[in-house]
Amino acid sequence: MCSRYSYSKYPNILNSEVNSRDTETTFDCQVFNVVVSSPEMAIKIMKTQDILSGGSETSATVVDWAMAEMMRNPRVMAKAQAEGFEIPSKTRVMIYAWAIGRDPNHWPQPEKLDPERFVNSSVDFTGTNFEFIPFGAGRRICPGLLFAVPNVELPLA
Ligand code: HEM
Repeated sequence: MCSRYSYSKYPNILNSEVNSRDTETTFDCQVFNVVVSSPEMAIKIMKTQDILSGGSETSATVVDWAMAEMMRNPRVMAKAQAEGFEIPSKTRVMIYAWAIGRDPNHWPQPEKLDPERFVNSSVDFTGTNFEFIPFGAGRRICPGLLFAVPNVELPLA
């Protein structure tokens, strides 16, 4: 939605409780996404900064909570809109899944064929890890996923 943004604008959230290795801002606005290591931290940031926070293991839940809070608290939504991030009705929003899957902030050496990057990683392609969404995510996720995966897996094996 919003462009990538540096933490420098929000130095107060760069504290020891936020693991810098895991941090990433993606929304250039007061309502933006911060990847943090725990739901507790996400909630803490959300409360103090009026921002939307999520994490690689916490995204689904925390983003839901944050969205609920935005709907409950119009001031947060108004702030985002005042900063120019209102998305007018009927706007076509394209999610650039190819680029997301090659974002060097999430994928070291993104162009390298490196299956081991998934060893001990909780990231998979079923639409719950938004850094990797080859089948999309959410309501319009590819319904052929369960058919497609074995049909790739078997020939590959
Ligand atoms: C490796 C194989 C496949 C990949 C990578 C893939 C990927 C995708 C992606 C990215 C979307 C868009 C999801 C979104 O809008 O969020 C999609 C939608 C869709 N896919 Fe697949 N797909 C694959 C195989 C299949 C197969 C085998 C079928 C059917 C047997 C299928 C049926 C569909 C349908 C019907 C939609 C539209 C869903 C909707 O708009 O509600 N796909 N797929």
